Amino acid sequence: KIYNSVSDLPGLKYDFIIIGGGTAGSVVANRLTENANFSVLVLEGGVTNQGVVDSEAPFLVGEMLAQPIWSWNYSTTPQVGLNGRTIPYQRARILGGCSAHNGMFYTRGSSDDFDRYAELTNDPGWSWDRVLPYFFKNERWTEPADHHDTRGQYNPAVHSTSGVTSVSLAGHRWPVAGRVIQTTKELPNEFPFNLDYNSGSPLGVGWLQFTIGGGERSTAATSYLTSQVQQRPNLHILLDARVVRLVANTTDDGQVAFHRVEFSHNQSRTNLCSRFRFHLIRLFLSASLSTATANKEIVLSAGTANTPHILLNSGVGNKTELEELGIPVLLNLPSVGLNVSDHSAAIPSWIVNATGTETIQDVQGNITVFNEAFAEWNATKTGPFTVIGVTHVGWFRLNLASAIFSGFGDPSAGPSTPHIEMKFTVSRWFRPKVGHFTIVGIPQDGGFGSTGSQPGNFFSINVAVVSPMSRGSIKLNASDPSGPPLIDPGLLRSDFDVLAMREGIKMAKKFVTAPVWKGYILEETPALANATTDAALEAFIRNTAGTSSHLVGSAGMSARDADYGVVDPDLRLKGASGLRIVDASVLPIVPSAHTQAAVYVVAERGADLIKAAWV
Ligand SMILES: Cc1cc2nc3c(=O)[nH]c(=O)nc-3n(C[C@H](O)[C@H](O)[C@H](O)COP(=O)(O)OP(=O)(O)OC[C@H]3O[C@@H](n4cnc5c(N)ncnc54)[C@H](O)[C@@H]3O)c2cc1C
Repeated sequence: KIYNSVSDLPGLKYDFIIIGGGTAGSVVANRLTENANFSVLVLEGGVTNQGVVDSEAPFLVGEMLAQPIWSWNYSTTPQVGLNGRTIPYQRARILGGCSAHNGMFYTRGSSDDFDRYAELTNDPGWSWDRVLPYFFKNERWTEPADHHDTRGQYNPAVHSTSGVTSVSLAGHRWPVAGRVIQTTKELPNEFPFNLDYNSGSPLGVGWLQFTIGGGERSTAATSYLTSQVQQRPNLHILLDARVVRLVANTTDDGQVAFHRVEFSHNQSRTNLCSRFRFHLIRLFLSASLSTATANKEIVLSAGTANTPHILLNSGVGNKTELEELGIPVLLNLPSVGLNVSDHSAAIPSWIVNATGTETIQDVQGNITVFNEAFAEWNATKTGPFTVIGVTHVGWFRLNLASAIFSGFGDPSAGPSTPHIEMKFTVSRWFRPKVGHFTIVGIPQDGGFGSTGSQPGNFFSINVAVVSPMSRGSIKLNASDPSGPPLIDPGLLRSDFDVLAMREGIKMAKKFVTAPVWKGYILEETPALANATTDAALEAFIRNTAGTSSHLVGSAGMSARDADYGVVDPDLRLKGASGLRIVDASVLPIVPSAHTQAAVYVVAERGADLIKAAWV
């Protein structure tokens, strides 16, 4: 059941309490309540996903991201690698979490990525071969909305039709798709075709796969928390319930045992705006918080930004720093909030000679076309509203003999792992309509791709560094520890990432030199055209790059005996009992892919680990 009021909850004692009904939390809620003997309470800080058309219609992702009511409205700290710029950092505040507002790319990463997790955790259970069944448990491959012939566009052998979250190829074809594929034939050495980048060997250019089914976005909430699942008597979900901290006992043998959570309800938007107020709240007002008790375990699934925020506010983190903030220390775990990684992205764009409805601008810029497309989607779930403006994705390795590796080494997970990702887009990325937001969910502080407000039709290649060297952190704001976390994704902090990005943009420029682009690509947008030297290209990158919103690692997994890390390979908080972390924060290094598929795997395996512990 979904509850909107804490007073309507039948009780506040459950076997399991899941903090965050997001991408991972929804999976764990579903899987644990398959056992009728387990009672589960989900405390979700956000609102319902019911009837949110901007989430349901893939084409409206930009509108979804532009609305503050579905977001925690976070920003980064000033980013050294971005010439000191601060940029918005999207985190969803809605049932289904970021899966309800993300770009819907379905990308698993390379087999090396997971084999490296297995090595880092000393647990073969995280290796590619062992997690593949969990990809299959999550994925339900479906026909695209237009039921086109998909032969030659994916490999059925590496997909599952019996999972939960719908995955499909695009249900509407942007004409530029033919040119992208033709480029793989005209420049096959640099840009080979890959039938299916989700096989564990992603290198090359492939048809993009999306978490979309029947023309609608498939989220963790729409797939794992269906109305049928919500009817399970052992599952209760409370919305607008913001967990403030975890409470623990210290057992006779000195172990910290978590068993309760404190949360505010219907006041998550309240800003605890000063440190003074924070201490007042800690000292005098905790009585106004509600408390729920977990008989078995608490599962923390609040995402990479909010999971460490809750841990730190509970006294789990670097002892010295917590003491400086006046937070009583429960557990000295210095790795909390450290070692986060993300994918920086920059976007070269070209003005193109397009006619008809070939680009996003053609649909958005013409109210009649826009309304017709929306009406078509409402009536039959077909047409441009079933897709976003990206047709293909390409993954590439840089030449290891290149000078850019000297002094750095290779940060990628192995030979099947890309350094660079390219997303081929029928648009100028920047959308004037929604201010600083972009079409596939990458919020920026304006001028992303530096096409400014120039009118016209565009083709863009979003270039991301997917094996980054840079690392960042999530910390508490010293003047307001319970306020928004200090999010430092460390974008382009390492010079390696800047050099890799520079190479990636040069590769993108090469891509559009294939004969098939002749007569279609008219010219580079001015900012790109002006970047004629390496130094100017670096300035273009630092002035315009942003994030892919793939933050991971703030509660990273490590081997049981490692003296760093936050959780063990079974996702249990190190040095404590009663608490597991199941979300993107446990991935110790960002995979060379968009992160939701990896999060689904963490959640499916995490749920199995929890169930196995309580049989
Ligand atoms: C704009 C954007 C675009 C992206 N595009 C893609 C893409 O195209 N493909 C892809 O694979 N990945 C994409 N990602 C990344 C991917 O969506 C995330 O990595 C993944 O969904 C994270 O899952 P999670 O469970 O860790 O966190 P979330 O899904 O964020 O879930 C956390 C949940 O916890 C709740 N919560 C937080 N704090 C509290 C609290 N104190 N109390 C109670 N509840 C709380 C939140 O409201 C949320 O529902 C994108 C991300 C963003 C933000």
